[in-house]
Amino acid sequence: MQELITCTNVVFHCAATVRFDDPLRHAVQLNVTATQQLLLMASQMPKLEAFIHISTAFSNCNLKHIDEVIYPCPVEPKKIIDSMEWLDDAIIDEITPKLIGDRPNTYTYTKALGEMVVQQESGNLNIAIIRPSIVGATWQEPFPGWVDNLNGPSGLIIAAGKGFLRAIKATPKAVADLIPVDTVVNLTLAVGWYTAVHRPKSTLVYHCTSGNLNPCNWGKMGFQVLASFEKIPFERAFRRPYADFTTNNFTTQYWNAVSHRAPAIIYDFYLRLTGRKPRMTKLMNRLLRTVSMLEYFINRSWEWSTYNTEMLMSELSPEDQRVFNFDVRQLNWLEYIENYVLGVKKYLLKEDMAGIPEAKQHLKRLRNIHYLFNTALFLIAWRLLIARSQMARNVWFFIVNFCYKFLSYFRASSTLKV
Ligand SMILES: CCCCCCCCCCCCCCCCCC(=O)SCCNC(=O)CCNC(=O)[C@H](O)C(C)(C)COP(=O)(O)OP(=O)(O)OC[C@H]1O[C@@H](n2cnc3c(N)ncnc32)[C@H](O)[C@@H]1OP(=O)(O)O
Ligand SMILES: NC(=O)C1=CN([C@@H]2O[C@H](COP(=O)(O)OP(=O)(O)OC[C@H]3O[C@@H](n4cnc5c(N)ncnc54)[C@H](OP(=O)(O)O)[C@@H]3O)[C@@H](O)[C@H]2O)C=CC1
Repeated sequence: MQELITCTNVVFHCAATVRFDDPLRHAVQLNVTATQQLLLMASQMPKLEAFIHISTAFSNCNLKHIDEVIYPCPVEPKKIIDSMEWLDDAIIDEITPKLIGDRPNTYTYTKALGEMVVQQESGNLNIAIIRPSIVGATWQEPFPGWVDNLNGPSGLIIAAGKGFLRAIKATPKAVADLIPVDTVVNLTLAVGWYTAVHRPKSTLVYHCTSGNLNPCNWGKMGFQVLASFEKIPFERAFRRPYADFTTNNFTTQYWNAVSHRAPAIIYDFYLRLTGRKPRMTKLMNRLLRTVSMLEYFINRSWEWSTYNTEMLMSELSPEDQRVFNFDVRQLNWLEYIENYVLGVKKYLLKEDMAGIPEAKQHLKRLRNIHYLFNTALFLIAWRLLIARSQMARNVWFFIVNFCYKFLSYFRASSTLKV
């Protein structure tokens, strides 16, 4: 502690809980109280030039248009911190929905409170706030596609590539505001420099987003992710990668039953028959729970203004603009997503690229099983229908008769030609 206090020049405060479903008490401790304590510690650092706080672009996701300003929360952070001291867990759970109001989870709420703490307790510190949107794999550095956790889209890319996730409630036209992690790091370093050297009079907020400069929507992103699986398939997929985007609750429930729960039940039945422990239903329920928590973010669009971020870009020398590149206008989404899928395969799943031909073979086998299963299902349904309905029988006789006549005509005309 003493060493940190005497030697630190710049603080980058990134630590946080990023779980959407964290109990409020824990989220407040990590995202609000810890920020307050770190500010207190920073105020004792004689050599400190800048304090850079990492928030999220979704801290004010209850608004549609978000400016680079700190918005007030209805309840003062200090009051929330105090109440967490004496309220018991049951009461906190009960009041949580009322406190978070129109935000979707405790994460976004406590990140907003964290920003207010930064504003209120900054004292004489030289502070800036960075708000990244959905952080994804690297764009360029240290190499394209590097990723090390399942947050944001990465977990869903695995679920789709392995064939577990087959449909998702998502609005294809909604903006997919992804931002590569190296872009966030470059901006953060540049903000550290600007804040320390130029010492702006007030706390500046920087949006690290892609939507208003180089928009890509979920439809295009989903399509490109699926296209990338053709080239870079994952090993031992459960089913062939495929994903339907639906926007309505009824079809979501339908696809969850037909494409997610039913195959999981059938597979567990097969595992039981072969003397193994069933696990697919549990895994599927967990996946559907995760998807339901992410749905809020893939069915809405937000507009983030980026005046401060653009101003910062213009303040950098051409050489620094190149080294600390955070200009997302240069990002090619198709290339980025393909590298992202490759990175997920390599760095998260730890799969060998030499296994790609075998993975492709496996997908072909799954395709054949799929066709076989559908044909068998159709024939059984048709057989049952014919046994029960006169109309189905008539249609069947009509089709058979028609095919027979067509074949006879074809045979007769080819005999005439000879
Ligand atoms: C064609 C398809 C196209 C696909 C592309 C579409 C992509 C859409 C992506 C939308 C992303 C929207 C994100 C919005 C981010 C807002 C920005 C921020 O600041 S947010 C800051 C960023 N914060 C976040 O993104 C946090 C989101 N995550 C959470 O809050 C929690 O994981 C949870 C509450 C969702 C589930 O809790 P719980 O049930 O207790 O489960 P556990 O945590 O214990 O994990 C269980 C298992 O699931 C694994 N896994 C983990 N994450 C994901 C994932 N995203 N996904 C899948 N899987 C995931 C995990 O590894 C584990 O595996 P195993 O060890 O059992 O083998
Ligand atoms: N991922 C995203 O899409 C986005 C993330 N952000 C923000 O970026 C920052 C980093 O998030 P991300 O990298 O995704 O999340 P991670 O969970 O990967 O990183 C969080 C970091 O916080 C540290 N941490 C957590 N609890 C404590 C604690 N009690 N004491 C000390 N350190 C702790 C963790 O340390 P350890 O590894 O030791 O557990 C970890 O290094 C967060 O502030 C988040 O809000 C903002 C927008 C989007």
